[in-house]
Amino acid sequence: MDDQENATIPIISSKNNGVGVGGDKFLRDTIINIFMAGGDTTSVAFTWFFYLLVKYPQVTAKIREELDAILITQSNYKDDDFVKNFSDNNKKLVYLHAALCESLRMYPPLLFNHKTSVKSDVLPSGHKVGPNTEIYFDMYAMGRMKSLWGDDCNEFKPERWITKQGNFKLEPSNKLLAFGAGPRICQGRSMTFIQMKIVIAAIIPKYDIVAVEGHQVVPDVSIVLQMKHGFKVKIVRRPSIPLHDS
Ligand code: HEM
Repeated sequence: MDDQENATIPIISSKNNGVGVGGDKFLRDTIINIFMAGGDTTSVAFTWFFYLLVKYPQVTAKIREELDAILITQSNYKDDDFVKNFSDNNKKLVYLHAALCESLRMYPPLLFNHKTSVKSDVLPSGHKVGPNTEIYFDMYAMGRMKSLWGDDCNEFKPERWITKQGNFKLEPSNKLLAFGAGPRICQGRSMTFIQMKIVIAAIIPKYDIVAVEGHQVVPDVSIVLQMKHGFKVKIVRRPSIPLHDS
C-alpha cells in the first residue's frame, strides 16, 4: 500500500451515516470528550500529587516500598513490563491508590460542580428544592469538612483509605466528589488512575523530586485548580536503582 492510498483511508468508519454508536459523529464527539475532559484535569491532579509527595517524604517512601516490591521481582525496573502486567500489579498498589484518592480529596482538579433539579424534591439532608433550581457544590470545601473526614481532614493521610486488614477502604462517590457522582459520573475515572499509576511507577522508584528553593506554590482558583506559578522541581536520579533505558 503506498502513501497516497494510506492518506485516503478514513480514520474512523462511516457506519450508520455517522450517527449513533460507532458512527463518525459519535466517535468524533467521544474523542473530543476525552481530550477536553481528560487533559487539564489529569495534569492538575499530577501537579498536586507531586507537590504532596515532596511535602510528605514519608508517603513517598511508602509508595516506593510498594512499587519496589513489584518492580524488583517482576521486571527489574523496566517500565514496559510494569504496563504489560498492569492488571496484576494494580491489585498490589493499595497504598498508591489510597495516596491518589487522598490527593484528589484535598486538591480536587475541578473545584465546583452543579446540578439542576427537574422538579421539586427533598434532599437526603432534608433541604427542600424547587423545580429548575441550580445547586452548586464546592468539592474543595467538601474534601476538608470535619463532619465528613474527621478532625485530621487537613492532613494528607493515605492511611485513612486503608482498612485494618490492609485493604483499600471504598468511600461512596458522593463523599469523594472529585469525579462527580450518579449517572453523569466521570467516564474517565478508571483511566485516570491507570494513567497516574503508570507515570508514577516510571518516576518515583528511579528519581527524587526536589522542589526548587524559594518557589511559591499558590493555588489559582478558577474551575480547574491550577497552580498559579506551576510547581518548579528538580528531578534527580537515585543512584541505588538499576536503570534500564529500554
Ligand atoms: C483527575 C482527572 C479527572 C477528574 C478530576 C474528572 C472530573 C470529572 C467531573 C467532576 C465530571 C462531572 C461529573 C458530574 O457532573 O457528576 C466529569 C465528567 C466527565 N469526564 Fe472526567 N475527570 C477526570 C479525568 C477524565 C478523563 C481522563 C476522561 C476521559 C478519558 C474524562 C472524561 C469525562 C467525561 C466524558 C465526562 C462527562 C460524563 C457525562 O456527562 O456523562 N475525565 N469528570
